[in-house]
Amino acid sequence: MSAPADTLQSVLDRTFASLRHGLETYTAQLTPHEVGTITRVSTGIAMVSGLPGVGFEELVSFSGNVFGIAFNVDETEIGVVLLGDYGHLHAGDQVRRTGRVMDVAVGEGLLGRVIDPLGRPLDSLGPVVSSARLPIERPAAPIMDRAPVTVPLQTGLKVVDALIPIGRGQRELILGDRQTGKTAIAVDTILNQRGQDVLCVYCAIGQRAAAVARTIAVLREKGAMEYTVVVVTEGNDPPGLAYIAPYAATSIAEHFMEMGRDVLVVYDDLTQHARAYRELSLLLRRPPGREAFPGDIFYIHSRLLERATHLRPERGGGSLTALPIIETEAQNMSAYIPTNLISITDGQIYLSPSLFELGVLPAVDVSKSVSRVGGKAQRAAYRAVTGDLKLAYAQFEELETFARFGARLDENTQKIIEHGRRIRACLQQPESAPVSMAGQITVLLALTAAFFDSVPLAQMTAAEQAVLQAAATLPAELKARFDTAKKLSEEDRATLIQLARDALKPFVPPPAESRRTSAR
Ligand SMILES: Nc1ncnc2c1ncn2[C@@H]1O[C@H](COP(=O)(O)OP(=O)(O)OP(=O)(O)O)[C@@H](O)[C@H]1O
Repeated sequence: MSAPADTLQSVLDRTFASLRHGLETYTAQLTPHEVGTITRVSTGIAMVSGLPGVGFEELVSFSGNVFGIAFNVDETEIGVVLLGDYGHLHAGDQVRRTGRVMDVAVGEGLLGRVIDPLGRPLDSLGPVVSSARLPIERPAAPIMDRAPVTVPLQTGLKVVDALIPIGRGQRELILGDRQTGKTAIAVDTILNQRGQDVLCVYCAIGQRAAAVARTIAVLREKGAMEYTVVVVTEGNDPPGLAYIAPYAATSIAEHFMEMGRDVLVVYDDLTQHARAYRELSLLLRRPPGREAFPGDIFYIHSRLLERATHLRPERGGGSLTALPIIETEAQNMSAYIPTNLISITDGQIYLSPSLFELGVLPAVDVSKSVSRVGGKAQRAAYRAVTGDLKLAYAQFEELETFARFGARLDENTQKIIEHGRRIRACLQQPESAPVSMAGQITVLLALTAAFFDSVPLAQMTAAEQAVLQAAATLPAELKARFDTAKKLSEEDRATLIQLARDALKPFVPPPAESRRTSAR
């Protein structure tokens, strides 16, 4: 009968002993959480007190899984930029420090996805699979890790590749008034990266949802989403999201670059980014400067675009090419933000509204566009065939104005104008129709050799198409030589000339003499 009592006693003893041991060995481990309080919430920002240890740009968390970045760090109060839907936040709510800075998911899993700057999916493809996270703000590669720009980034647009070439690792600004085809140039460049081993990041900042949806649809339809990540903030998102978007996009691109890949980032557009930053700065009561932009507006764009580079082979040899877009007002290139960006970048592609109205598309104003480093990366074959194309085009543009007044022109001037009209016709290109390098070189050679000059203007599109179709039949080894050879050989030039002549034969009217003979 005593056996069960013994057992019960021994169980109790063992339990007490273990509890006693637990109490004796327990050391309290406190994890301090710094908790502050919201004092005020306004459009896109919150003022917070009671977080004395918070660091600059530290991420703080609010209720409802909303995060913010500590922007103004004063002794008594901090100004926080809100990064989500903040409608439920009120004065008196709690705020916690996170001890980390804003970061974003990066990796191959992002390719083909549409995300917001926080890495949340905006498509219906489920959660984003990421291999790592990187801070959105990172120091740019040091000078010693950088290599010169030597490889071209083909845009597939004849006017750009021939006259304003872009190199991998370059920063080329696209600027122009609204609705002049800025996005079209950037999107066409992305489309042309198919099969070129270049990954792309398209960052839409503060744009209309319909415009972004249209761009994504084009990328999908043309199969470009396979190698593209789309980072989106829409016009009605909090300004904080628009502010961090280009930095997040750059970190996503940098991850690929550090893996040795070539990456292209499009920022569409930085005018909206500057406006979002101005809005935040004014709300945070920072002193306004020119055009009410804060004093550090130049710095926010230069530290973003400094991250574009071509790394040395020892650093993986990857590159990050940046195509920032800026909207001008009434063609004013010398406004504050456009001049800032022009001075930060390595050149600009200027789109003219008057050319757009004339139907010259893409509406690139060659005389106001420049590429400061791309020329060194341009393939030798281009240089061999473009010759004085830019000069001839500039001369034509000048003379064309006189021709409009009905002035009587001498034969030579007329010749320059007729040649110029054909240059303009050849440099035109519809949207989403990139032209291969072989096609471009053949057309440009025919153009500079004046083969098109005898083609009637009305037939230029058809004639150019005929040359492009003929160029598509060129042997693969010859096409490969355009990419690798140090110079266009005489034989290759002769092959191209023959090809262009044959293709243009049906479009060239017979000489007057033979016309008379056949009439008789
Ligand atoms: N090469 C082209 N051929 C035909 N149409 C074009 C071409 N480039 C642009 N467009 C058309 O011009 C219009 C404006 O183009 P786009 O949206 O690219 O301009 P944007 O300057 O980026 O506009 P926004 O100022 O609204 O950002 C669009 O309807 C587009 O389809």
